Amino acid sequence: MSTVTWDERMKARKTASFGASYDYSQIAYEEAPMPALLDALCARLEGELGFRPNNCLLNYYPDGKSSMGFHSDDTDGLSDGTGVAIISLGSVRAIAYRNKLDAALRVDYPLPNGSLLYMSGQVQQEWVHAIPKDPHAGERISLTFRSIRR
Ligand SMILES: O=C(O)CCC(=O)C(=O)O
Ligand SMILES: [Fe+2]
Repeated sequence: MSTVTWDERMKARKTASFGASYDYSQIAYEEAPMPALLDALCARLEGELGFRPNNCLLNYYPDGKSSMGFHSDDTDGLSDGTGVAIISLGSVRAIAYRNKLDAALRVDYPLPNGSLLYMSGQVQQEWVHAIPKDPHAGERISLTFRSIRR
């Protein structure tokens, strides 16, 4: 929280991008060196997922009023066969999934401190996801890892 230079171009939340350049939510993030701490996580994720992410985008949610609306992540820019990995730090928040074909189908999962969630391309095709508001939540940072196709 204190060592990252947060990007405030987005209204809803602060972000920061490291590694390969990446166009996300209509904002272009330039290539930036991957800090050693995040690079070590990329190496561990390679062991878990079978590919090494080259970009990490951080989202900072100062409190439970900060949220992310339903969307699916763009998969076109990702390396073939790879998805998005999310490591959560801080206050537990739920991620909500809504099925694209049946909007009544909704599943919520808690994302505790230190947890890893992996979303395959198929998840993005079939579901939208969101971080709903939560009046009880404190601050949280999500580290979202991708392998951007160069
Ligand atoms: O903060 C989260 O866990 C969700 C992040 C997310 O969906 C995204 O960055 O596209
Ligand atoms: Fe997302």
